[in-house]
Amino acid sequence: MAAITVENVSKRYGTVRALDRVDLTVDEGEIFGFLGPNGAGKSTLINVFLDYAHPDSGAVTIFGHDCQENGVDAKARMGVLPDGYTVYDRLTGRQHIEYAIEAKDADVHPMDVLERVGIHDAADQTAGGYSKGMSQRLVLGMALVGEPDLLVLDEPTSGLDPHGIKQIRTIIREENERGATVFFSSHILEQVEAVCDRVGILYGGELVATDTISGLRQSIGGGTKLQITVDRCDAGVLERIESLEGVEHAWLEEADNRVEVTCSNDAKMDVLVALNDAGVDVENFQTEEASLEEMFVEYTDGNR
Ligand SMILES: Nc1ncnc2c1ncn2[C@@H]1O[C@H](COP(=O)(O)OP(=O)(O)OP(=O)(O)O)[C@@H](O)[C@H]1O
Repeated sequence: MAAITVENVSKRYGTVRALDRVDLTVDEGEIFGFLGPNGAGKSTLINVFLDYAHPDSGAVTIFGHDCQENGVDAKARMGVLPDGYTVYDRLTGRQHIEYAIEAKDADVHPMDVLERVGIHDAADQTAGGYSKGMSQRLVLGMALVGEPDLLVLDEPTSGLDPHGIKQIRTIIREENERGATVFFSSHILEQVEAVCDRVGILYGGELVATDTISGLRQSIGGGTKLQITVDRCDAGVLERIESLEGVEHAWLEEADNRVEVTCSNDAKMDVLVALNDAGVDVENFQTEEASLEEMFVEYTDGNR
């Protein structure tokens, strides 16, 4: 069963189109990265999951339950770290977790949860004195209580230091290993790349791409760049390479005697074979993959 289905969802705020006919399915057990620049509409979609925002058209289901028609069941198996989370200034960290345990009727020790999110030392301090990162860890801890089947994390690393970011990654992987589906939004590409099975790129309210990271690399063309130092090369050889399936462009950096080729991952070997067949000696060979950052720019910079 799909963990999340989003069907043709649109949402406007006045003249702003926050979501524009978004279609998306996230399968059970996936770690799905929801990427987009500031203002793309990421939080709006998460707000629709939570029924904090009502779509103008379309529907969203969580494990088959309609988020607007049956929000209680839709949210029952969900743990959420929302964008505009709040903590209760006068309650301690431990009391927050105890509250979540009671609300979800869960069987876990509050200190184990606080330790997992790295704020056990501050368990008995009131949350009013917590830093932004500590508050965020606390709300994440509350989301983890009760082993939710779906974890929805809106920019979970935004207030965290590098150590905290690493901890979040570990938690995401652990949660996924115990069977949870994870949906997390971010504009920080490398974090998404580090843990996600699939990503969706949202831009101006539109879902402009959904794929695995390697699939996205391939679909923008030049997914892989080869740099091949050769003993010699001429226009005929370059033409031959460019005629290969999966090759986008081949050119010679004359000063370094280096052939550069943008191609799909599958075409790499064919390029080397073609050089060999043309009697060209390969002296050195390097592969450079398009970074997610480059892909992101490609998809969100007006090229689509
Ligand atoms: N309650 C609201 N009232 C009016 N406009 C809103 C509201 N919520 C969101 N918007 C607008 O909708 C658009 C999408 O906002 P949203 O917060 O969903 O983007 P986001 O991708 O989560 O951005 P960020 O990464 O900055 O959090 C923005 O133009 C925003 O100003």
